[in-house]
Amino acid sequence: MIEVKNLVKRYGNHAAVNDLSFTVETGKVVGFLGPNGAGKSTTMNMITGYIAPTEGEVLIDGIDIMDEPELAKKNIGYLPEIPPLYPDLKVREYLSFVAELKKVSKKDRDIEVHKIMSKTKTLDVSERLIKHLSKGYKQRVGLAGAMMGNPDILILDEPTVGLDPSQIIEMRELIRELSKNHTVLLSSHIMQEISAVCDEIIIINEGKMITKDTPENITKKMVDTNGVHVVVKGDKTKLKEALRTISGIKNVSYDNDKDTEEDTTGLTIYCAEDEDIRVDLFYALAKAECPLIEMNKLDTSLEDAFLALTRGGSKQYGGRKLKKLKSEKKDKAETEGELQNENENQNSEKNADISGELDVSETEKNSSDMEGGEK
Ligand SMILES: Nc1ncnc2c1ncn2[C@@H]1O[C@H](COP(=O)(O)OP(=O)(O)OP(=O)(O)O)[C@@H](O)[C@H]1O
Repeated sequence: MIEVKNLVKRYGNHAAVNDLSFTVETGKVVGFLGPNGAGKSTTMNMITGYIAPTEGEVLIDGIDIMDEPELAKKNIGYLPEIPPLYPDLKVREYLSFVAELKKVSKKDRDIEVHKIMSKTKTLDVSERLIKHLSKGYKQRVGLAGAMMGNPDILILDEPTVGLDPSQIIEMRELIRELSKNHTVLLSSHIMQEISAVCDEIIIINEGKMITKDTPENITKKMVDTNGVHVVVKGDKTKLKEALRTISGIKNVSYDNDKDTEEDTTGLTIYCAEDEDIRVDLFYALAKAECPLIEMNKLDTSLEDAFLALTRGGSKQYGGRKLKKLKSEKKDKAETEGELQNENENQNSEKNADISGELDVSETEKNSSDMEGGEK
């Protein structure tokens, strides 16, 4: 178990980490998320005893890392953002050297090195010089070094940074495998990675804790996501009458007519939490002779939640700010080649827009009214 208590790290007047407290329970995989400069690496460096905190303490399985560093560090394997590899050593030589540093007995060393190379799938490059390895293999060798000595806790700082998509998948699988018998604290800026492998997520910004929760709860907390976006053909008056027959609807927001085909209406229907109106909606629209052309459940990604939580948005600030952040995010994602499902983003954007701006008591409003303040 890792216990971080009121941790502070100041560089001059700047607090890189500012009164941070959290616990990582034994056996859990916890994601450590934050924008650039949030203080992730600084925190990890303090947890692993690489740098001393200005204030506060870190306990590793109850042992203070500053008071008893050697004992506490025995339980930790650390993969820093740039693994400290020796480029002129062969993989096997390097791992034997790490084993020696970590006091693996001479008689067990070869077996241990072989075991870890097998786990990290580095056996096929064991006789190659580290400097000739691909980035993906270098990360695996770094991870193999962190695993040496069989520590219970693994601290991994951006383990997938710079890897190509197939290497990312392989690294993610490896982390998932390791999570079966290790406590893992993993920093990353890739939302999918965090939600794919972590039990819990800690979000920090400007050195301070923003939240700690499961990926699902973080997403849920942020915006009222429950509802559907539909495109319906036929008479709008009949459509409105049909909607009145369905219980559980909180809000309806109509798309701009110019965005929909002639004779069709696009609308987003927001519902109470845990309410699923899709079946009722289907029958009500059929009865009203308004054929359903499209129906999509609203969704909000963890990435939306992260942006809103760390930089302001969602309910707290209203949708406009989040909308601006989303366009920034889109630019960034395009640059990084990480742009995912555009439809999902559009849906969650509509959802986020509405969550901050609509009066819940209002049952119907044209979307152009909702965004009136922006124009
Ligand atoms: N040795 C140092 N001297 C002065 N400032 C530092 C030092 N190390 C880190 N900082 C500052 O502390 C803040 C937190 O940095 P840190 O590297 O921990 O952030 P991070 O969340 O890991 O960012 P990234 O995702 O970009 O790696 C930044 O403002 C950084 O400039």
